[in-house]
Amino acid sequence: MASESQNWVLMVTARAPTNIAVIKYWGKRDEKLILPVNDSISVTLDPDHLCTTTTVAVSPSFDQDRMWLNGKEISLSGGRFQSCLREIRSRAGDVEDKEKGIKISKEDWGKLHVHIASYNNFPTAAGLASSAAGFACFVFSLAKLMNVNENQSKLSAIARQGSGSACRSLFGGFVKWIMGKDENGCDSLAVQLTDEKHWDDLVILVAVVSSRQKETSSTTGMRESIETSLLLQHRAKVAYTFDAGPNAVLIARNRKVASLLLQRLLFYFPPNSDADLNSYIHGDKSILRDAGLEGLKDVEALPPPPEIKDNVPSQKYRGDVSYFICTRPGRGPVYLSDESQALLNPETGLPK
Ligand SMILES: Nc1ncnc2c1ncn2[C@@H]1O[C@H](COP(=O)(O)OP(=O)(O)OP(=O)(O)O)[C@@H](O)[C@H]1O
Ligand SMILES: C[C@@](O)(CCOP(=O)(O)OP(=O)(O)O)CC(=O)O
Repeated sequence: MASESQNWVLMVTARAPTNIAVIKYWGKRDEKLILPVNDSISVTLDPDHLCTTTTVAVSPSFDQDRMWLNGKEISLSGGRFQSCLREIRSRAGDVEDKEKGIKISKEDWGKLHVHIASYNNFPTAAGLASSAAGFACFVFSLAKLMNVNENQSKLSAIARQGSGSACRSLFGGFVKWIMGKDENGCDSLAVQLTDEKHWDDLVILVAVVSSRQKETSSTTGMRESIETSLLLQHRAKVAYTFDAGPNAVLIARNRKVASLLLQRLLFYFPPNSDADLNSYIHGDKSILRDAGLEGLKDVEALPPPPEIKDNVPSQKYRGDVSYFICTRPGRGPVYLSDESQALLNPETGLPK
């Protein structure tokens, strides 16, 4: 490690998207390597609305690997974090920052420790794919810091070992996770089917009923399905989908359909009277305008959907949905070069 002082800190910050599967991954054939029993296909969601930001740092002054998630220190000792760290470290390359006078050779990485700070701008472990964005960002940012020379699909196979669905968050647009056949998992990886521009007026509406931490994690849920369900291999999915939580995801083929859908959703699930419409709809609020909804007054004035016959009373479920997220297909992970977006202090390598 050629550098006079021990005080330098080298950092990388990245942002990665979540994804919502339309053909779900549910069930593993290998729990440790996280190998699925089927291929799956997902849409990457616009990171401007839902994303993870992660800063990774290395310094000779760090005496152990440490991580902070949403501002709280968490343990990195779990097998999933360790697998990703090991896989990335084993592929680390030489790194040189001439400006800072830092030179790290690939052999040095085994002795150096990292600090990682990550922030999800949406609820964690609530069924909104935080593990997908989280592990994709973890692997993507570490790969850059350690100058790992692998393509995005190869990185996806590493992120997969953090959380299965994370492999699909290495790409934007429409993504397939190929289950693969190999016992060691090297062919179980994600590929991009088409980018986010392919179907750019697709609208994805998430009805967040609860952002509380789920009682059953996806890992446990799919293990139970594998052990008990005879129907698992016959399942199908259509244009609405639930992940492993109570939050419904509705997919509209274009903005016109989305605005009609939003009118109906808001008719049946109006916000509490003390809420304001702006905080009830997160993400892309322009659909509100398309739907002719500028304020709560307009929501209250919505007529019953025309397809409801006059004599059927239309019950409302005020306050049952906490909020809606309106989003669209989005791009894959990116590096953030602006140091002001880093979550770690560039001098100390500790959370800002
Ligand atoms: N930003 C992050 N960086 C690294 N790991 C994260 C991050 N966010 C979440 N995780 C990991 O993912 C776990 C949550 O995963 P879990 O599958 O239970 O919920 P989810 O991904 O939000 O929901 P689902 O998979 O059903 O959509 C956390 O306990 C943590 O280990
Ligand atoms: C319902 C799902 O979102 C399940 C995602 O499960 P995870 O990827 O969170 O599970 P682990 O691999 O055990 O971490 C379906 C999907 O994303 O395909």
